[in-house]
Amino acid sequence: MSDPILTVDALRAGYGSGGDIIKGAGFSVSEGAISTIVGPNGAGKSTLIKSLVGLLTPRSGTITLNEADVTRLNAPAKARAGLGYVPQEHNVFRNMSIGENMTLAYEFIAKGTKGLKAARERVFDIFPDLVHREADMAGNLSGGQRQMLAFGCALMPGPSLLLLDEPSAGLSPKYVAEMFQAVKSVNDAGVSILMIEQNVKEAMVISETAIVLVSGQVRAQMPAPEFLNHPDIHALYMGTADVTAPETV
Ligand SMILES: Nc1ncnc2c1ncn2[C@@H]1O[C@H](COP(=O)(O)OP(=O)(O)OP(=O)(O)O)[C@@H](O)[C@H]1O
Repeated sequence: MSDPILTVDALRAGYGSGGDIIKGAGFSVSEGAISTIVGPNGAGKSTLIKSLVGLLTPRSGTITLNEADVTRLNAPAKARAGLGYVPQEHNVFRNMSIGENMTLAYEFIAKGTKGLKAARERVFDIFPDLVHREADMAGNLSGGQRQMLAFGCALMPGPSLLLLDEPSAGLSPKYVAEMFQAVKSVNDAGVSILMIEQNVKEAMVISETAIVLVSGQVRAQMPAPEFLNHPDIHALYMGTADVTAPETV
């Protein structure tokens, strides 16, 4: 098993003056792996991702990325440290072309155009379908193609770890398989992945690791096949199975 690219320890986070939503979460993501966070509605999955990418400042705990403490960095600084993020919604500018979306994504993080050409080539290698549509408006793409563009934009600055918040949300079933294939292509290109997914079984097929989040805490971390073959997967998912402590894989 590879070294962790991301280690989260005793993380607490919440909104404004409200109580903690993330209540001491701890887990790790292996370098080169696809890891998937699952858990019931309201468990805090999106809040966890927001606190990892710097949209929400953690109240305590630590986030270590590539052996550096990034806990208190803001979102652009975390992106420069190698963390890419694809939000669930509003993840491309629909009134801009594919090429313009990619350039903007690069320039926002890299602060300039040096390296832009190489970044575009790297992304087009992963998503060849986007090459000939570069001038097309993002708003005219299918849901699946738009999701690929969102991945492509997040890849422009060259992240080492990509965080995806429910990439299959809102996609019609015929595009879901295509989207998971796109996640796999990104991973095959050497980018580690941490995603939230409600399409649990499909996500586990391409994942190495399952991370079960319930009530703001990680109840289990285990190899994806073990999760899929668990005799009471529903209880495991809901956090009521007999798993006493996270099992680090
Ligand atoms: N901006 C916000 N301000 C205050 N509370 C929020 C905010 N966003 C989410 N919450 C609360 O945080 C809790 C966890 O929500 P979150 O969206 O992180 O869970 P989730 O596991 O991603 O849920 P789902 O699977 O339904 O998307 C919920 O009680 C929610 O109401």
